Parts: sequence; structure tokens; C-alpha cells
Amino acid sequence: MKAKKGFSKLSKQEKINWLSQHYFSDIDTANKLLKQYWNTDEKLQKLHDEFTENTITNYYLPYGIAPNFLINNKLFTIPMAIEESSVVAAASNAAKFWLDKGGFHTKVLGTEKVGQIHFTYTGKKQDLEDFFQQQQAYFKDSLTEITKNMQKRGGGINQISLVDKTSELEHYYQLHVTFETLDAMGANFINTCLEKLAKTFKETAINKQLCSKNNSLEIIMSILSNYVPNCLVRAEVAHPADKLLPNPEDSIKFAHKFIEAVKIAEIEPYRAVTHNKGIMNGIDAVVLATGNDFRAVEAGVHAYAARNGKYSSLTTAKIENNVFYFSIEIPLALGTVGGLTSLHPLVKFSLEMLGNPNAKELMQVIAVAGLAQNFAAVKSLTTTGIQEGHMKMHLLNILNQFEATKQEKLAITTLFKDKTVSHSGVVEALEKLRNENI
Ligand SMILES: CC(C)(COP(=O)([O-])OP(=O)([O-])OC[C@H]1O[C@@H](n2cnc3c(N)ncnc32)[C@H](O)[C@@H]1OP(=O)([O-])[O-])[C@@H](O)C(=O)NCCC(=O)NCCSC(=O)C[C@@](C)(O)CC(=O)[O-]
Ligand SMILES: NC(=O)C1=CN([C@@H]2O[C@H](COP(=O)(O)OP(=O)(O)OC[C@H]3O[C@@H](n4cnc5c(N)ncnc54)[C@H](O)[C@@H]3O)[C@@H](O)[C@H]2O)C=CC1
Repeated sequence: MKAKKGFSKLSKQEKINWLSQHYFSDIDTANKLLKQYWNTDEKLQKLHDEFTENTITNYYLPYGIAPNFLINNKLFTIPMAIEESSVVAAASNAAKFWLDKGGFHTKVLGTEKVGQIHFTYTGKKQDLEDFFQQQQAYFKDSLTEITKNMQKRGGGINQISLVDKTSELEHYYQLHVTFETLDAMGANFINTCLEKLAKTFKETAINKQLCSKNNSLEIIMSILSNYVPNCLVRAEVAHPADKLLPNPEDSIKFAHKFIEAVKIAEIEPYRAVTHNKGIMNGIDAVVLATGNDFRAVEAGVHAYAARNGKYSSLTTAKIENNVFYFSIEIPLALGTVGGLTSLHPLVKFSLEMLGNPNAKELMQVIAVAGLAQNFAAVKSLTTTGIQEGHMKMHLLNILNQFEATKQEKLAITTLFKDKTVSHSGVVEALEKLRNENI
């Protein structure tokens, strides 16, 4: 019997007791493990407990840093929260590669956020359109109480439009609203505006007799969209194609093979998904380290990758006039205020490391992290193969799985210095070493 109504009302300790009694054979070990991850600073632990609900412990992710990122002629060290081996090394490797080649250049192409009120209307479309035209300015004004501070900062509501979706779903219309939320990701601000607007919209429709018994208007829901194709940032690297590597011939060969790999990801969805996963290795790690919402970013980015009706690469590469260009264009709705940004001590630390950027500056850093990550991965894929570098970094994880001692780790890493690491190869070598030492 594992159901427990009223679970949320239990204390933290009661929740842990219930969990370990019902799901774990060794209650003491389960309890000990959970407590091992608690912070000794009670205030700090309470802060983390309250970020979400039913918290029983903390789940650590490694926090790494990738130095040497030259972005628009300014040097950055980028914080990355990620569990996967070789990602931070790959970012650092790409940063180092581009450091003496002019670095990364970036531009924010737009910052528009979106929210929608989804509703049904069973009356005449023309009546709805006339009503909307007449009331449009009033609708915007009715939100002033909520938007006035954002307006003072230079943001607020850009536009409200009525969209007819009845050809796709009977009676379905939208109010499509665009926003400028400046340094806030804006989800809560947008949702608050939308819910108020929906209420005003419905009330006005009733007052102005747009609705009647036969012409019903029903608000289905009001919510921001995580698809933000006009909240877009671009990052690029460029360098003479014959000067990417020490030998000009090898360099041009490398550039062409690299471009071919990117073109494959442009036309082949199976490859595009993995290619973009590599990009998200970099993006998600910095999004997490800076306390941003990685689910929102992931959803928006992948929708953008499929914007032309087919899932495709987020990066492009070309040679023009003997110059190799590699770039990314990516939608990123980020905040440097709001959410966890002023609450989580490590998020504040990350933002300070980045020079306390505003949201536009953070968009540029994160786009660079994605481009760098993709450069490192595709460079490996088209030269040594991914396993050589990745498994070199993963070696410690394998050794830790087998509880290798310090001496064993040293012996095995030395053994594999010039060899490609494989799981079975490491296990075999460790067994051999242990047998020799018996
Ligand atoms: C792994 C490397 C970097 C080795 O690359 P390497 O050339 O053997 O490295 P190195 O030992 O010569 O060092 C060169 C630089 O790399 C960095 N570096 C090197 N080692 C470390 C380390 N231990 N810790 C921190 N940084 C490290 C560091 O910047 C270092 O410079 P230094 O600091 O010495 O001046 C390279 O092979 C690489 O970039 N590989 C790509 C790895 C990758 O993309 N991993 C992601 C996981 S695989 C995946 O999920 C995505 C994928 C690949 O499927 C996506 C796709 O298919 O497109
Ligand atoms: N679908 C989604 O993505 C959803 C996400 N969320 C969550 O919402 C949170 C983000 O919402 P926000 O409204 O951004 O955060 P928030 O609710 O903390 O609000 C940030 C506020 O900061 C203030 N502010 C101060 N200085 C500012 C400046 N320079 N620029 C802009 N605003 C400034 C504004 O009043 C703004 O509304 C995230 O935690 C996200 O996970 C919530 C609901 C849905």
C-alpha cells in the first residue's frame, strides 16, 4: 500500500520516514544517504528545500568552468553545471582553439516574447473582428496597472492581435500578444498580464453584447509560449580556411569535411537531433548554472530547429572567399533577474563570474557556449572520432564504478594515455592489475 493522501502536509522528516519504510529494504541506509546530501548550513538548506516541493535532499551536479572564451573581444570564463564527461573539456578546447583566431562574434537579433489567450467563439467572425478593432486600445490600457513598472524600464506589451484558427479547429481563435520583458525571462509577468487580459476581454464581450445565448465566447486558457522565434541571438566564428590548422592543405581538407558534416545535419533529421544534442550540452549547462529554465529553452530551441517543417541543424557552416564561417542562430528566453537568479548562491556566483550580464548579454554568452560545443564535437567526429576524447574524460567514471584506488587510477590512466579508452578495455586492465597485485 504506497498511496498517501495528505503527503504534502507531512514534515520533511515524516516524508523521509514514509518513503524509506515503503520503498527501501534498508531504512537506515536510505535515511543516511539522503542526509549525507543535506547542507550543514541550515539556512542554506532551507532555502534549497523551498525552491520546489516535497524536497527531501539535494541532488548535486558538478559545477565546472570553461575559460578562455573571447566574445566580441572580451574574455569570459563560462560556468557550466553538467554531469556528462568531456563537455566542459570540449567547450574549453573550442574556446582555446578560437582564442587566437579572433574569437566569437555575437549579435542579439530580437527580444520579443509571446503569450496567447486561447478561446472559442461561436458567433460571426466579422462581429468578433469589429469588436476587437474597437476595443484593442482599451485592452492594452486595461493592463497598465500590471505593466507600468515594466514600461518605465522600457518594456511591456508590444502588440495584441486577433488570430483566426477556425480552419484548423472549429470556433478556435487566439489573442496573440507580444512582450518586451527586458532582463526577466518573463513567464510570470506574461501569464499575469494574459490572465487579466482574458478576464477583461470576456467581461467586455459580455458588456458590449458580442456574446449571447447563441454566440458564446469561452476562454480556454491563457499562457505564455515557449516558442520565441523572435527572441533570437546569433554567434559566429570566422577564419581563413587554410589557417585553421598548422598545415594549409590539412586545414582546407578539415574545413570541407566539417562543412559536409554540418550539411548532413541540415538535411538528415536522425543526425540533426544528435548534432543539436551536442549544442544543448553547452547551452543547458550554462542555462542551469545561471539559474534559468532549461525546459523552456529546450522546448523553444527544438521547435525552432523544426521551423521549416523538418527538424534540422541549428548551426551552419560555409567557406566564402577562402574564409571558413561557422554560426548558430538560436532562440533564448533568459532572465538575469527574477526566478532563482537572486536566490541561489551559486547562480549569483555564476552571474558575477560573467560580469553580471543583462539578459541580452547572457543570450550571447549562451549562444557561444552552444556554438563552441558543436565545434568541438564535430571537429572530433570528423577527425579522431568522438570516442577518443570523450572516453579519455569518461575513464575516471569507469574507474570509480570499480572503486579503483588512487594507485590503480594512476596506473590505468598512464596505460591508456595513448590508447582509445573502452569500457571493456579498462575493466580488463583493472582486473589484470588486481590479479598481478594479489
Ligand atoms: C575531449 C577533448 C577536449 C580532448 O581534446 P584533446 O585535444 O585530447 O585535449 P588536450 O589534452 O590536447 O587539451 C586541449 C584543451 O582541451 C581542453 N581540455 C582537455 N582535457 C581537459 C580536461 N580534462 N579538463 C578540462 N579541459 C580539458 C583544455 O582547454 C585543453 O587546453 P589546456 O587547458 O591544456 O590549455 C576533445 O576530444 C573534444 O573536444 N571532444 C569532443 C567531446 C564532446 O563533444 N563531448 C560531448 C559528449 S559526446 C555528445 O554528447 C555529443 C555528440 C558528440 O554526440 C554530439 C554530436 O554528435 O555532434
Ligand atoms: N512555461 C514556462 O516557461 C513557465 C515558466 N515559469 C517560471 O517563471 C520564472 C520566470 O518568470 P519571470 O516573470 O521572469 O520571473 P519573476 O516572476 O521572478 O519576475 C521578474 C520580475 O522582475 C522585475 N524586474 C526587475 N528588474 C527588471 C528588469 N531589469 N527587467 C525586467 N524585469 C525586471 C519585474 O517586475 C519582473 O516581472 C522562471 O522561474 C520559470 O521557470 C513559470 C510558468 C511557466
